[in-house]
Amino acid sequence: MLQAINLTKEFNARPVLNDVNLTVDKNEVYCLLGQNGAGKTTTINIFLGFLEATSGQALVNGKDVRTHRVQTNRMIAYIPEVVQLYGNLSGLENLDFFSRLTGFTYTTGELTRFLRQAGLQPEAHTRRLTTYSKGMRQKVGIAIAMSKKADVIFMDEPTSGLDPKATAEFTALCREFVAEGRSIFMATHDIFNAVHVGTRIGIMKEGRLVHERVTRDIDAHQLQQLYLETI
Ligand SMILES: Nc1ncnc2c1ncn2[C@@H]1O[C@H](COP(=O)(O)OP(=O)(O)OP(=O)(O)O)[C@@H](O)[C@H]1O
Repeated sequence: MLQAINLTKEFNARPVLNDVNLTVDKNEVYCLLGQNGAGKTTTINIFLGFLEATSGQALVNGKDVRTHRVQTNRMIAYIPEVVQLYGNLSGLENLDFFSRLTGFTYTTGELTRFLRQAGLQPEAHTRRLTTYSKGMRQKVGIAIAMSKKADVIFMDEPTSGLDPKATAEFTALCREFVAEGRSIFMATHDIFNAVHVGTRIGIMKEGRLVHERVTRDIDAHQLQQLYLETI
């Protein structure tokens, strides 16, 4: 579903991504770990089309994001660390607005179903976003991704600032999302949640992907050891 082939990015001749190769298949949650500045967000930004690679390719369903931007943007959704929505609108109104923006028009019943699937309690659907927690905003973000029929969701630091209950709900939701044949690609510092929610983990250091592990082959303690030895 996603492929990075020799992905390289330089800023002012300084390499920040160096020959990154990775693949994310259907039904996978790929978690990218690494210290601040390792290159995680840059990788995501290239897939999203916010940045152009200096060389190499980023492919979504086999299509190069550089040459097929419109098509690849239709297949992906992005949930930033702080989900930016309209504070004066309700969850339902935000979902309606953003789904229309991506070319979909749904009935209120259909919009409500997306919000329910994303785990947002019905009593919150018509409340203003200003009253929502970070976890609730993320659920609206996931509902928007579902309404857009995205194959892949990119996430940056999705569990930072979430309490344990919200993290557990988020993890369950990610699993449901990929169980339907989709994928998630996330940058995170949360080693324990990465092992829990991820199917595969990549560790980046100074712009290089230095380790990759399938989570069924590693527990949180082993991953933490590997991470600490790496950075
Ligand atoms: N627009 C830019 N111009 C110049 N340098 C940049 C730009 N964006 C990112 N960088 C640099 O690229 C490197 C990688 O940054 P990136 O944000 O991808 O790291 P990260 O792994 O996501 O870190 P964090 O965990 O802090 O989010 C950093 O050294 C950063 O300063």
